[in-house]
Amino acid sequence: MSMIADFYGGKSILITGATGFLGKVLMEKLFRTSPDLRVIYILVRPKAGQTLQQRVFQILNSKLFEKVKEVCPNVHEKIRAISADLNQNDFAISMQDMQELLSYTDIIFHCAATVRFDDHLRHAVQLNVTATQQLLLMASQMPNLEAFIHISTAFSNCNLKHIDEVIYPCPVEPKKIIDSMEWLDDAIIDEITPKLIGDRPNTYTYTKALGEMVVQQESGKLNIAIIRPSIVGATWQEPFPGWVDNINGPTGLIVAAGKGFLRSIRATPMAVADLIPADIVVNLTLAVGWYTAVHRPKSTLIYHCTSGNLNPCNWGKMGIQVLATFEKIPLERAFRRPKADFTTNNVTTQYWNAVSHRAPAIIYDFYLRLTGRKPRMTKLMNRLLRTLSMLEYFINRSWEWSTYNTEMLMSKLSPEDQRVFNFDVRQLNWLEYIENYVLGVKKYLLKEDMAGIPEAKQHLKRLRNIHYLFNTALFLIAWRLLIARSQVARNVWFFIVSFCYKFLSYFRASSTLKV
Ligand SMILES: CCCCCCCCCCCCCCCCCCCCCCCCCC(=O)SCCNC(=O)CCNC(=O)[C@H](O)C(C)(C)COP(=O)(O)OP(=O)(O)OC[C@H]1O[C@@H](n2cnc3c(N)ncnc32)[C@H](O)[C@@H]1OP(=O)(O)O
Ligand SMILES: NC(=O)C1=CN([C@@H]2O[C@H](COP(=O)(O)OP(=O)(O)OC[C@H]3O[C@@H](n4cnc5c(N)ncnc54)[C@H](OP(=O)(O)O)[C@@H]3O)[C@@H](O)[C@H]2O)C=CC1
Repeated sequence: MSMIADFYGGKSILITGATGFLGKVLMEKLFRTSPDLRVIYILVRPKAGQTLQQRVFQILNSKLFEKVKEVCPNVHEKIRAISADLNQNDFAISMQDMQELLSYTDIIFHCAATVRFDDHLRHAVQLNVTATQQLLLMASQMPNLEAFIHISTAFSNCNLKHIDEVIYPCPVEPKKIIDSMEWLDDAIIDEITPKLIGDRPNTYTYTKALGEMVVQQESGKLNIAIIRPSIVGATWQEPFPGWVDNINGPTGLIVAAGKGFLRSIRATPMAVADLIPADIVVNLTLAVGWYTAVHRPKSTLIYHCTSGNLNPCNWGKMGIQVLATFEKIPLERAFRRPKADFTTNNVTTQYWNAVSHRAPAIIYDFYLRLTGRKPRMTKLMNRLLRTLSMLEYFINRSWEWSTYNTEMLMSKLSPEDQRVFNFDVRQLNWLEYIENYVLGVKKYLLKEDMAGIPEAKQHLKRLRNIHYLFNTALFLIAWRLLIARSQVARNVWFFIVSFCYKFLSYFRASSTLKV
């Protein structure tokens, strides 16, 4: 019997960010392993024209939840969506809902955040810092609360090379930042943002670091733990391999490479690619929830959920495996054949961006215009290049994260819990994982049918022929222009032609002699 699964039985659990990538995998695992839990409260906002109920319905009816329905047929009754917006005061939760949350919640998993790298500082502070502070305040009024688990990121201190499982202070107190966001106008915030974030690359990592400080400062008598995952990728094993449903992090680049938009990337092939599958993060999170509630550590423990120090893989190896998988399982209707090179300096990056990204987009848009359609490729390419420039920071550096607490926790689990809530990244085979990841992107994110693979391969063959034809035509045009302008080129051309003529004449003569 799993002690962890048993622990969550009968519990009322509050999850923020349950509609996000990680939140959904967390919810799925909880329902599957502890179907007898009392209720999961989720804080949801209406979005994209959908009501709360429609959003929950869509999640529960997705492929991800297929196994849950077998073990927990009444899952619809066990999920309670509460209308909330973390940007609002008291999260805009009704009095009645707030009362219910305060009275019943046993465990909180705080996953909600803005993960956009370039979010305006005011918004990033609101969601990643102020909302965390408000949630802690709520938590302190919950008489039954056993544990508060805060999901941060391993990159909250990415300005350091070696990162321990401790909270590093930021130069300006979070409270001062929160206060200043209330009265400073946008123009001033824009001006001071680079100074505040200092040597961090974006507002996301900065506000996640502030969020951790808030957790430390406001923890009071609460039982708190912080989890820091690195780059969360598709699921490794559970509920099935390769599940992913958004384009954040590497996923967007995998799509762009498979569709043939991404042809070169400024990255360091030997830099450690600290990817961590979503199900490993979720297993660790649930184990931490159990440990924090049952063993009540004296201080707030921080757990690094990273792969680099236990089972390292580098970007070069990953890129090769992504491309190798596209050979076997191509994406449909690719723009160009998947092929991406790593560039290592500014000059080659600019050159390949112009030749492999911008020029084909301009040519294609020209073709769309000629055929009476709306051009769109240049816009898409500009967006891709912007995204690449934001990710570059993370694919040209390596970090070391210590994992003492994570390893300590692993040693505390029973063999059964180590199996059911496996977060031992050493068991992961990267090549197999990447192949399943790419397959998952095709099936679950892009919703492409596997029956379409032969047609996709045919399409790639056609693209290859077009590519050869285009290159030959380009060469001939360039040569023709050169001949028209240069005596040397003309001489070379006549030499080649006369050489070929003599060669052919010789063969004709020798074959006539034989007869
Ligand atoms: C030698 C071998 C050769 C081999 C060659 C190899 C190559 C081969 C292949 C390569 C493979 C391997 C190497 C790869 C390296 C990976 C590096 C990863 C590093 C990650 C580090 C992460 C570290 C930190 C981890 C963390 O701790 S946190 C998590 C990470 N956080 C992020 O990853 C957010 C990033 N993104 C943004 O920050 C914003 O996206 C921004 C970028 C500002 C754009 O922003 P913008 O241009 O405004 O575009 P959007 O508006 O955002 O979106 C535009 C459109 O996409 C839509 N759309 C946006 N979202 C989503 C969503 N979810 N789901 C669905 N759709 C979405 C949206 O609807 C809109 O569609 P539309 O409405 O136009 O139809
Ligand atoms: N993905 C990754 O690579 C990594 C993620 N993390 C951390 O893990 C956590 C989860 O990330 P992930 O699942 O990838 O992110 P997602 O962007 O997929 O999910 C974010 C969640 O937060 C919710 N949310 C955002 N704004 C609000 C708001 N104003 N009110 C209510 N809810 C809101 C979103 O709701 P809605 O659906 O309505 O938008 C969504 O459920 C975050 O804390 C992130 O920092 C850490 C390391 C890596």
